[in-house]
Amino acid sequence: MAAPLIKICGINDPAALDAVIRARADYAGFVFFAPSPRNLSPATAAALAARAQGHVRKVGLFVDADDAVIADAVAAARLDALQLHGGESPERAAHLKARFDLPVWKALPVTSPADVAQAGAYAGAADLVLFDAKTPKGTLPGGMGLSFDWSLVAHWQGPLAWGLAGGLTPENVAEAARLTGAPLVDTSSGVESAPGVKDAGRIAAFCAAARGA
Ligand SMILES: O=C(O)c1ccccc1N[C@@H]1O[C@H](COP(=O)(O)O)[C@@H](O)[C@H]1O
Repeated sequence: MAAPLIKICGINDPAALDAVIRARADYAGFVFFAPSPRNLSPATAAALAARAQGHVRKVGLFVDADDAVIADAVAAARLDALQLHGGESPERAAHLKARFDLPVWKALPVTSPADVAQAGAYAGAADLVLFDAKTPKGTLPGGMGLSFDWSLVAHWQGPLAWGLAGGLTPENVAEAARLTGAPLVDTSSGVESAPGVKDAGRIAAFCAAARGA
């Protein structure tokens, strides 16, 4: 089985970005969502994007953001993909894909087979679905270090590409990748020493474990 692509999300300072580049992750995620401890301004994103250019692809994470917020982030950070982590409909995903001419990733919270089946509705509208844990009401819709029952998405065969997120860590990512066959794995809090503070050693360990090294 091929090693999964790796996204490290919530990059908000140069040291974390350098750790992601050193670990040869495929994607660095920038969070544009004010309630998140990983939120960053378009100006900070622009500086990080310049440092990332040519080394790692940049994914902007948004939660039910309006077009103007996304436009500012796309322009500042020269994003390579948009990750929609709220309640965005297939129509909204298709609109953003067309407007920004960028691949769109749609996160879906999973607790049941019916949640997984929702992915089909995004075929053509999004490029990738990211299966993630459902978080408690009143908390962030992601980035909480919560995982879900991986058997629900094991070797998922659907009409679009997919990835696995939610509570992935250096300690469990190899098992998650083996059980699910996920083509992409995504982590944020699992490679932190505190909310919003990335740990270079854990980023390196996550990437090595995901690749089966
Ligand atoms: O990271 C955040 O702060 C965040 C905020 C709002 C929505 C999603 C967020 N992060 C994404 O959530 C998943 C799972 O994160 P974790 O590994 O369980 O911490 C991942 O895709 C993050 O990119």
